[in-house]
Amino acid sequence: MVSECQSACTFSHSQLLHSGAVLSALQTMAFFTHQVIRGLSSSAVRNAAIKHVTIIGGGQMGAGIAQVAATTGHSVVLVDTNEEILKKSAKGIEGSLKRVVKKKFADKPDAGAEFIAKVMANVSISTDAASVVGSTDLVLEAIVENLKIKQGLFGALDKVAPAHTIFASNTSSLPITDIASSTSRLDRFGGLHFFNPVPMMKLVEVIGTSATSQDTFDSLLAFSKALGKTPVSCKVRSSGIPYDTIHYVHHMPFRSIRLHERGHGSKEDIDIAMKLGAGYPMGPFELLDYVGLDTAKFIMDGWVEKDPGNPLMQPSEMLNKLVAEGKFGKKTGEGFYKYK
Ligand SMILES: CCCCCCCCCCCCC[C@H](O)CC(=O)SCCNC(=O)CCNC(=O)[C@H](O)C(C)(C)COP(=O)(O)OP(=O)(O)OC[C@H]1O[C@@H](n2cnc3c(N)ncnc32)[C@H](O)[C@@H]1OP(=O)(O)O
Ligand SMILES: NC(=O)c1ccc[n+]([C@@H]2O[C@H](COP(=O)([O-])OP(=O)(O)OC[C@H]3O[C@@H](n4cnc5c(N)ncnc54)[C@H](O)[C@@H]3O)[C@@H](O)[C@H]2O)c1
Repeated sequence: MVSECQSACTFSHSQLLHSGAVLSALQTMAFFTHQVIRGLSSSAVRNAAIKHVTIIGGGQMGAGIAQVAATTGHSVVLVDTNEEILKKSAKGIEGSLKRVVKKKFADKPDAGAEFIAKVMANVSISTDAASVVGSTDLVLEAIVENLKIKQGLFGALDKVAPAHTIFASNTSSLPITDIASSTSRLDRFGGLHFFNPVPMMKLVEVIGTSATSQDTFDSLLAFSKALGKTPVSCKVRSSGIPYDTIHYVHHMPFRSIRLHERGHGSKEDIDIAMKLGAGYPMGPFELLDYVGLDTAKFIMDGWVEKDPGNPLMQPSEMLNKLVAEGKFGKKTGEGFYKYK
């Protein structure tokens, strides 16, 4: 296991060429050595730039984030529950890189192949998160949208990750404060909300809770920029859900399912109306299939659990039936539409 000092004190050759950087490097080394000797008073540790990232969950989002992080020169460990899933994630990343290469290296196939090999060399895989977080700067979680499972994961990793490691969740709908409550690093916990498909979508919502330190928030903003994304800052609202886009992104499919269930319009017509009338790239049912109906159900179930008496927040029979039949949308070949 790489110790915190080893990981935090790695400097590139070019950085060391500048005497100012040498001084700053030595000061930083001295600072971290001091912290290690003191037994690491965690909240006093300043965050270094995020270079080494552990991404938990190798599904659509985790694989997409891993691709972008590896492309921008970060060292990435992608974690999932079994080797089969991770092989599929790696294949997905390569497939997506091929689409990028087709445009970027249209007339240079060798350079394209070299680019893919270089990016893939930045990604390693693991089925054991606890054993790989020892030298990581950021643990970014993109597993199922379920509060207890996310809390269990972070609670366990909090005991083994170094003090300087920032934890972040890519949750679509769960309050970061609730997820963070399973750890003792509330000051080093935030949200990084990416959009699907990650390689194409420029936005990242950086979410800070009332306990997130400014240093952590700044590191998450800087990391998002280093990925080539455009971050926006989101503050946790007292009502619970912290995101800016969520109110729009969630309500459109939510209302569309309700309209369709009440017989007010076919899914095809609602999709056409939103694309041609409102300029959306995908209609709400296409979007739900793209996001994953299993994830949409997790979101809905979370809402129902939080606010069971709210007549608006009632389960959707249509969504539940599709999920029960294993029709999760594009990823399984069928959802509201068929993709085979
Ligand atoms: C009552 C119960 C209700 C339940 C309610 C629950 C509601 C919950 C639902 C919301 C969930 C929130 C999820 C999350 O938190 C937030 C989100 O992420 S929301 C999703 C946001 N994303 C979008 O809105 C995507 C919109 N779509 C698009 O932008 C485009 O359609 C597309 C995906 C970019 C694809 O473009 P198309 O033109 O359609 O198709 P192409 O295949 O031709 O692609 C165009 C272009 O893009 C390149 N490309 C596409 N994907 C990738 C990839 N993965 N990797 C690399 N490149 C990619 C492709 O190669 C094309 O390039 P070109 O050839 O044009 O140069
Ligand atoms: N799908 C989207 O459009 C979208 C967009 C933004 C955010 N999100 C959020 O990102 C997260 C992941 O969504 P997704 O669409 O990538 O889901 P997904 O189902 O494609 O992938 C989730 C992955 O997590 C793995 N996993 C589950 N529990 C795990 C654990 N304990 N340890 C390690 N791996 C585990 C699963 O095996 C799976 O491969 C969710 O919180 C979701 O709300 C999704």
